Amino acid sequence: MPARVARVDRGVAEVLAADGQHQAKYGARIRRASAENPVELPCVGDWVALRYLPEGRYELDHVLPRSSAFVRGGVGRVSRGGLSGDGQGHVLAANVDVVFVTEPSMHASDFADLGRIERMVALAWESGGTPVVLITKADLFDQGLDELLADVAGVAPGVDVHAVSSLTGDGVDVVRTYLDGAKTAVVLGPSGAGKSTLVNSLAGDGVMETQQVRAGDGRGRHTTVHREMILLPAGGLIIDTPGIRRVGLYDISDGVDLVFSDIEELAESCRFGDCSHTSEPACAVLAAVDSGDLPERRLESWFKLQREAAWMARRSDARLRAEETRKWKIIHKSVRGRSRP
Ligand SMILES: Nc1nc2c(ncn2[C@@H]2O[C@H](COP(=O)(O)OP(=O)(O)OP(=O)(O)O)[C@@H](O)[C@H]2O)c(=O)[nH]1
Ligand SMILES: [Zn+2]
Repeated sequence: MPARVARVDRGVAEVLAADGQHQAKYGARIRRASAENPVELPCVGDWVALRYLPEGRYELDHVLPRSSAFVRGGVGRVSRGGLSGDGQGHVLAANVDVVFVTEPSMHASDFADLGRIERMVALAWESGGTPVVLITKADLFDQGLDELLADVAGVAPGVDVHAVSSLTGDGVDVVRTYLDGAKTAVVLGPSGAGKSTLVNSLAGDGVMETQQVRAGDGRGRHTTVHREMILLPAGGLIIDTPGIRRVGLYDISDGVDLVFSDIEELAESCRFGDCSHTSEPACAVLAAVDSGDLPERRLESWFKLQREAAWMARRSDARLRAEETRKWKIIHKSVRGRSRP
């Protein structure tokens, strides 16, 4: 029976299936695979095959292939459309179609906040989902909102940008259309951006939470769990986990290239193929900064996120090497053990 993972907690998953919610333990196949690579552990948003055991319990037989994944700190790179299984990353959420990147309107013109939007959009692309930028609390910003949206659009080429107010309801319907066709979304954004308020207004009165899960002890007791997966009455689903909300320590190198596609394009016209865009002659990127076509802030932001992506990649490589060394040690040991009489 197919089911969707709503929450995981040390070897037990809460799943939503056609016939309701169940708790399920990990089967042997998942335990074996995940011991070798934590990426194989079930996570929120996973589609799984659920097996009913004769004694009245459920077991997760296997995890179905993921269409996208938020992976923290791993080398298992997600390329749009799939997850390579060679990494040691930790998957925070899977099969997310839409990534709402939120930033409150009264901050969104701030340099630091534009930088955060760039980072969140990079992370969204890296996960394999589609970013949509939402400028929240639009009711607090009536003068020049269009200019503000244009500025934000400038830091997220190819990404839809909308203003929304959960207070007045303006823009909420537009946001809801991104979930048409029972899509799955996550909401990223700084604390106080209005994420919870937005999710509540998307859900309307009919919010269905995984708050109340019938415990597997048969006594009908309800356990309270964190609200991590919200089913919207009109279809569509929002994953909301603390781990996803905190944006940091992700490998975002592919995502960074996409967010700064405008600069990458300029760079193709630099005289030198390996131009660092810092002091070289005939640098098209610096020329664009001089002419005002490219905000200097954006170039600095690009350098910063590139450094960060490079640091993450080095860190991942080091971890991969350590893992390889460990594997070889085990192999050597077992070989030596076997050759002994
Ligand atoms: N004026 C206005 N205030 C809003 C709007 N949306 C949310 N707020 C207020 O902003 C504050 C923070 O909203 P939350 O929804 O809790 O923010 P959050 O992003 O979930 O915050 P964390 O849970 O800390 O990550 C609350 O006091 C809300 O009432 C809005 O559209 N307009
Ligand atoms: Zn250059």
